[in-house]
Amino acid sequence: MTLAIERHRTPVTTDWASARLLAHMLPTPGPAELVPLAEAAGRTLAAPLRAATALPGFDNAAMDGYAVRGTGPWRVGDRILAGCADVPAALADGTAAEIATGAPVPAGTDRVVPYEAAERIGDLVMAADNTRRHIRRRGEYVRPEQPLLSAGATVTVPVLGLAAAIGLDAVAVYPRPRVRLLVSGNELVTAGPPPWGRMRDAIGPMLVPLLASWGAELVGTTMIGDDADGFAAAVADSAADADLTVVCGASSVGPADGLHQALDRLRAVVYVDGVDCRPGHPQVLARAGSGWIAGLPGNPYAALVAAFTIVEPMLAGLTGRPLPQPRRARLAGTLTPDDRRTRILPVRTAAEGVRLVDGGQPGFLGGAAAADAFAVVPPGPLADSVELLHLPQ
Ligand SMILES: Nc1nc2c(c(=O)[nH]1)N[C@H]1C(S)=C(S)[C@@H](COP(=O)(O)OP(=O)(O)OC[C@H]3O[C@@H](n4cnc5c(N)ncnc54)[C@H](O)[C@@H]3O)O[C@H]1N2
Ligand code: MOO
Repeated sequence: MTLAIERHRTPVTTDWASARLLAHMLPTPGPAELVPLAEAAGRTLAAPLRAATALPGFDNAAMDGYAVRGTGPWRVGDRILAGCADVPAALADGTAAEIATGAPVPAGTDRVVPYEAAERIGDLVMAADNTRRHIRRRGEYVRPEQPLLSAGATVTVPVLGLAAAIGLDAVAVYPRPRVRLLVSGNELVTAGPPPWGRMRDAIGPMLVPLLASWGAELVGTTMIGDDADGFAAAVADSAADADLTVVCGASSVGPADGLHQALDRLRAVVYVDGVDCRPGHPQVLARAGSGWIAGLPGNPYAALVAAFTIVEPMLAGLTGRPLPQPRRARLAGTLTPDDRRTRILPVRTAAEGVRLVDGGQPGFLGGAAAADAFAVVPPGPLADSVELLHLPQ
């Protein structure tokens, strides 16, 4: 595979799957940093999550009831509550202690009899024979120093709780890549119904939450015009500052499509110049200095497809995550594959499989808005099942 394409050569387009692979493997994450749990949600682990303590940290009751030793009836002595400061006295044969869930069981405890299974008369307690112990042993879930998750795992909501439970205050994660969005086009307006000849920006509102959901820190969205100097300066300034600059529009070959010219001026190395997919063909992946540049087409549905093709994998690479693997689903109904390009089509999931949704023209988002996934249909004969790209809510 040729990695860098010199701009004066005829562009070599990349197939859809290779574009995603390339976009994932080229970037590397920034240096790991230790961040408090409260700031770690959504970040990627840069080192395995390792337990600072055993879990449970001590033998404790799994039910409210009586810790007992030997065969009943038992004479009830102490009452032990969760959080008690002292180690409870050991149980002698034939004795019991009233105990709360989570409280440390006294040494010698055979089992905990839940209140519901116990009958108490005065200071004696009896129970039908019960084989369940209802004791959570020290280290039963996790041993001290045990690695629980590998580097590359996302810090999800349960991971935050698990990290706290194993005694961690902070986790080693990769930094969020700093991303700037440049939305280009003299015709664009950002509020209200557009006047004649103008177009409402439909890409900025989609990409802002999408980039955040893929782990980016969005440092700004800038609307830029089509004037070549201003366009090139905006791309250069952003590439010098942000880890990734996402440029929407101006990626094609028209008179006002300044992305390629700007990349020439920047002496950028172009890795992808056109992807064999429909829509979303005019995509660019380049690097200028230390900044990555992703160029997306101006047609809004094409831009969304292109974002899934190169931006999602790039952000996975920049955050140290694996390449997201599309799941597969049965295809209900029929559709026509392209003989040369991968089609990316809006679909909805039904009991019998995924079904095509109308309204997937490159310049229209009606199909995507009614869809719950995008189906990836490679060129050539149609298979029974298709890969699905997951749409974040
Ligand atoms: N001679 C050729 N013309 C075109 C080709 C081609 O291969 N040869 N490709 C077509 C395809 S496919 C696409 S997609 C577009 C991509 O064009 P650009 O990336 O250069 O985008 P623009 O020309 O700036 O805009 C295209 C279209 O989209 C509208 N637009 C732009 N930005 C936004 C936005 N933020 N929100 C909503 N709509 C937007 C713009 O007004 C145009 O209508 O090129 C084809 N042409
Ligand atoms: O590929 Mo364009 O990306 O068809 O709209």
